Amino acid sequence: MSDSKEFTLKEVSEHATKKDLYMVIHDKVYDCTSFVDEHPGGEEVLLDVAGQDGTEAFEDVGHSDEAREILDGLLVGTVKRMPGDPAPKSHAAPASSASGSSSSGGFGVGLYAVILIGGAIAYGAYNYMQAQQSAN
Ligand code: HEM
Repeated sequence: MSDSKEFTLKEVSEHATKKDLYMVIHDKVYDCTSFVDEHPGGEEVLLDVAGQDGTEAFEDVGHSDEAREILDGLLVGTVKRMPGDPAPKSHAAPASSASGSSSSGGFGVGLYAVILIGGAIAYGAYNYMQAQQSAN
C-alpha cells in the first residue's frame, strides 16, 4: 500500500458508507472498508466517524498495539490540509473534554483543607502569643 497519496478532508468525507469507509487518525487516512465487519468494537462506532477525523474516538478506547498494526495495514495516504480546514484533532487537547469538573472538585477539597489547617495553625499561634504576653 502506498502512503504517499494526499487527500483533502473533503475527499475523505466522500468515503463515508459501510461499503466505502475512510477515516482520519492522527492526520493519516485509512481505508477501513474491509475491516468494518471484523472490528471487535462493532461496525456502528466506525460508521459514526466514517469520512471524519476519528483520532479522539480511536484513542479514547485505548486500542492495543495489535489494533495499531491493523491500522497500519489500512493506510492509504495522508491528509492534505486546506486553508479553513479544522485543526487536527489531538487526543491530548482538553478542549472537548466534558468532564473536567471531577479534578477541579478534588482541588477544591484540597484547597479547603489547606485553608482550615492554615487557619487552625494561625489561631493556635495567636493564642500562644497572647498567653506569652499575659505571662510577662
Ligand atoms: C480503523 C480503525 C480501528 C481499528 C483498526 C480498530 C481495531 C480494534 C481492535 C483490534 C479491537 C480489539 C481490542 C484491541 O486490540 O484494542 C478494538 C476494540 C474496540 N474498538 Fe476499535 N478499532 C478502530 C476504530 C475504532 C473507533 C473509531 C472506535 C470508536 C469509538 C472504536 C471502538 C472500539 C471499542 C469500543 C472496542 C472495544 C470492544 C470490546 O472490548 O468489547 N474502534 N478495535
